[in-house]
Amino acid sequence: MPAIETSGLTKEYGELTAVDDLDLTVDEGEVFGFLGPNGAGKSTTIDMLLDFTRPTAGSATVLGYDAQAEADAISPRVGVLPEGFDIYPRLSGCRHVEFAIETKDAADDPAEILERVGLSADDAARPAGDYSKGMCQRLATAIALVGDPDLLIMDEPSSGLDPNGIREMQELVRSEAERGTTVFFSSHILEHVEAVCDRVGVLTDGELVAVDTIDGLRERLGGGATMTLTLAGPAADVRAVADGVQGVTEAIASGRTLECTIADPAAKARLVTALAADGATVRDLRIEEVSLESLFTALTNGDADGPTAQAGAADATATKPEVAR
Ligand SMILES: Nc1ncnc2c1ncn2[C@@H]1O[C@H](COP(=O)(O)OP(=O)(O)OP(=O)(O)O)[C@@H](O)[C@H]1O
Repeated sequence: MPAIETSGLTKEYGELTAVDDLDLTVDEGEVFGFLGPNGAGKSTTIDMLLDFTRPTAGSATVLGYDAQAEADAISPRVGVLPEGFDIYPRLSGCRHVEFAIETKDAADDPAEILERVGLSADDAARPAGDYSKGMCQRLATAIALVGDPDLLIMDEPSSGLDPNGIREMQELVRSEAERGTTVFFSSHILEHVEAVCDRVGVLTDGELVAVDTIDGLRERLGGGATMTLTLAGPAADVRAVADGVQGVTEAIASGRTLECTIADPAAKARLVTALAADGATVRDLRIEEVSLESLFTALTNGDADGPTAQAGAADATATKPEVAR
């Protein structure tokens, strides 16, 4: 049973189609990144999944229940981190969580949940009005986790967070996923979901333009990566070997430098192995991935030729995290 399934889901506000004929499936146990620029229709989709707003057409199921007809069966099993979370400034963090436990009629231990989201006992005892933005996000997440939900829906959880806060949020998503929770994570910044999501769906002007892993998106757009190897001997001697590796689309030799265009992420290891098997010594290697920003721009601008024109602005890193958790 999928955690979320939508079929032709559509929401119109007068002349404006906020969500247009959305067919989307999120599997159970998956961390799914729901991406799109501001105004793409992400929050409207979430609102329809939670029956905060009714679709103009189409339908959705959440945890196997009809999002409209069986909303009452869904809400106790879903934790929601809303885009804007209002705190009660004078209430402590702990009291917020206790209140959520009472409201949901759950049996959670507030201290355990607060610890899970990284709020210390001292912080939990302080008025939430004194919290930083990052602490407020953690508190909101703690509230979303009350009742041990099967599905966690997070609407722009990284908005307003500094890089440290973003990393902590990603760790939290990862640890909740390890507990078996399905996570549906909306964001307008591809980089924020890259490290944690199994797959992403990209929404633009209400339409789903892609659903894939980030590596899959890179491949599909022909972006790939460039691998530059410095060899001990002349690169021309092994150029043909590199050219014959599956997933290497081009190999250019210049002195001791071999520059290879990689279309398939798995080809990187294959290339190094093939060169070593041919007796070449690799002294250094550098991988430049197509920048996520150019990838996202290409997708949301409907640029079928992909971001290759901007590949010069690639993130120069050989240690980019893989998409999988
Ligand atoms: N209640 C409403 N009445 C009229 N238009 C609306 C309403 N809610 C949303 N919209 C419009 O629908 C479109 C999609 O908005 P939505 O908030 O779903 O986008 P989003 O992808 O969540 O954007 P953001 O990242 O800025 O939150 C926007 O053009 C927005 O102005």
